[in-house]
Amino acid sequence: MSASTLVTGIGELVTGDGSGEAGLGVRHDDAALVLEEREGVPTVAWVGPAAAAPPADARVDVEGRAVVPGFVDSHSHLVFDGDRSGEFAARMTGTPYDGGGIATTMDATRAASDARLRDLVVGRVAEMRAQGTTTVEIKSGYGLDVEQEVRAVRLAAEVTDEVTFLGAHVVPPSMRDDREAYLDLVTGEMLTACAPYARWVDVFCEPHSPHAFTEEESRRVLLAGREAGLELRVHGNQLGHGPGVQLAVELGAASVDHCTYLCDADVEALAGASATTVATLLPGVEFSTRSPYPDAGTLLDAGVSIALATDCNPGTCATSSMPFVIALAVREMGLSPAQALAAATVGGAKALRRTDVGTLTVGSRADLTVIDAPSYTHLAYRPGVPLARALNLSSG
Ligand SMILES: N=CN[C@@H](CCC(=O)O)C(=O)O
Ligand SMILES: [Zn+2]
Repeated sequence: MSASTLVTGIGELVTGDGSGEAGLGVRHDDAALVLEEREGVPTVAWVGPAAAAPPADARVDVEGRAVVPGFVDSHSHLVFDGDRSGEFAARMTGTPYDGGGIATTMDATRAASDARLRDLVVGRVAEMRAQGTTTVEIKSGYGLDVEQEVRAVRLAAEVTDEVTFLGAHVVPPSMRDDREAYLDLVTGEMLTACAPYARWVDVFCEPHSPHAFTEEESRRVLLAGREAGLELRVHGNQLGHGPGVQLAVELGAASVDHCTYLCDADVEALAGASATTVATLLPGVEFSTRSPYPDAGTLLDAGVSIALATDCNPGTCATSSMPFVIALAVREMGLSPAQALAAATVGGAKALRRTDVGTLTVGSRADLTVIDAPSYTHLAYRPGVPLARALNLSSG
């Protein structure tokens, strides 16, 4: 990036400054941005009408397109090899999802060389960026032994700062007769080996899957992770009503993800914890598993903090597309286009406890996503059309 870059020709600028509908801070005043490198980080240095812009070393003209904060995809499982499209096809004709297919991906992932797995992860991050995602959280969870889980968090750490240790994804088949021994490993040797590469610990808390973890087991995993210096995230309430949401709130997790099945007490708990715990909704999963969509509009009305993410993984949702997720949230979950975009940007940032991404205000990272349309509304209005891309500042 040049020392400073002026971005002009913005038909609609979404700053996420907290004003207006859903706090999106939308500007239609021929707004411009000046971006500059601060301590090695491309940063928004100025926002205002183009006519008042300070001089800059370079200029990028986006020719009337909309510019929004880069999408923050706060939930993904990108470190995997293998294909489970057959499982998807079976689901479409009635076979329910129960987490059992995770072992299939574990086998394929363990068999992949480091070089192949790295190529797959790098390729998936590039695929996301090409669709407007500029921050991505990546979980382990398809290694399920010490060596393989360390490899997963190490490869994830090569491409993102938001790495999550998910050794407690499921109990691997070889240890199903001794869950206790697997829990000892996940909360002991595996955690110690993975923690240096990770910021977060996560657990698949799901009494409706025989492969996942109970409330008590999940609490143990999360508390051990916290003890090792990690912050908490939870997979909860995906396959039916359960304890995941309440556990996440009790322990002050940054996010509880899925929230497909919520009772009134869950909504109340999430609303009371809205400053701490985000409900991260993953509508691509409901799409790919034929599950009911949660009512995100009701959550917002109750005062719950929400985020939208892809959950990109080979089992329950193989899309890497935040625009697709936004379109689903608008069509199926009761969000307005503005609410959905806010959940995919500043909501995702909150779920990752980040204040430097998800907005385009002075001091934010210069993560710009350009929409090849006059307004962000086109993300939902023209689903499936490749309109969004992260702006590459080196080439404009
Ligand atoms: N539910 C747990 N984990 C993933 C699915 C993993 C898989 O089926 O491969 C999820 O978030 O949906
Ligand atoms: Zn997940």
